[in-house]
Amino acid sequence: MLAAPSKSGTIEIKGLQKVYESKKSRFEALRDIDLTIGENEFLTIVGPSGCGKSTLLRMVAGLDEPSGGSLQVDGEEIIGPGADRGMVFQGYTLFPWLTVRENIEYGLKLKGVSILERRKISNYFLKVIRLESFDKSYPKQLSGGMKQRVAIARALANRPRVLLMDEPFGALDAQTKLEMQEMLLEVWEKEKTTVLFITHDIDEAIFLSQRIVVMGAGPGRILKEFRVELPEGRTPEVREHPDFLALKRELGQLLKH
Ligand SMILES: Nc1ncnc2c1ncn2[C@@H]1O[C@H](COP(=O)(O)OP(=O)(O)OP(=O)(O)O)[C@@H](O)[C@H]1O
Repeated sequence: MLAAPSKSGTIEIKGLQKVYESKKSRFEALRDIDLTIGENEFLTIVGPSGCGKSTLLRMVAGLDEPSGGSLQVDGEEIIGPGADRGMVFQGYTLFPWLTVRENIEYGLKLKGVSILERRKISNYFLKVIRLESFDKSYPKQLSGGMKQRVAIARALANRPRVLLMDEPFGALDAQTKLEMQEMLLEVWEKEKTTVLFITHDIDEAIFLSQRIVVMGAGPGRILKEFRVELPEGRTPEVREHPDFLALKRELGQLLKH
């Protein structure tokens, strides 16, 4: 198997600024963002539409450049996309001309991993996402939830130090979404990669995370953060836990204002 990453996945964001400028306009999307996401931590960002969540994630992914401040993974400045950071976004970004297995193995093939090794890794992840019998299927033959499971497996197969997820379950129906959340927690507990997750869904944020950061708009900034003290190995019943409900109320109030 491809070894687990040797370095931890610590993300350090310091004094981050983002200004979108054109000849006619100037828009300050993010101001003074300071945030450290620890090794193996599951951190979720919530906040109103337009507060800069995706902008922040895109910069960590190396898809967009900051206007100021610094962004590092394990002490190395982010200067572009890299195999150390896996990404799963809302739109299904699978390659339609590749089978499920080929999608999962795509990054490994690029890295020159042998076919034998690739098979071992894709077998493992097909099992993790419970799609063993769909290995030869094409994306168009899969449901939305199945596609997102493949996208997660494809990102994890490269053994990234960090997994970046921007509303990965936003387009799914309520039941599938719950199943996906449980699967993601299971995978995260097994793989122990650092996860930076974005959602609009407060329930989802509390169920999944160890820490939740609330952002506000105008300009995008961090308002408050919460540690989620619920035990690990969470099951759906945790949603009835008094601490879950109390945090849900508090976050709901904060986001309303
Ligand atoms: N390329 C761009 N040029 C100019 N403005 C942009 C650009 N990309 C984003 N913005 C603006 O920056 C702000 C933050 O956008 P962003 O997509 O990061 O917000 P968000 O919090 O992820 O929103 P949502 O929850 O709706 O996805 C928005 O006001 C948006 O209009």
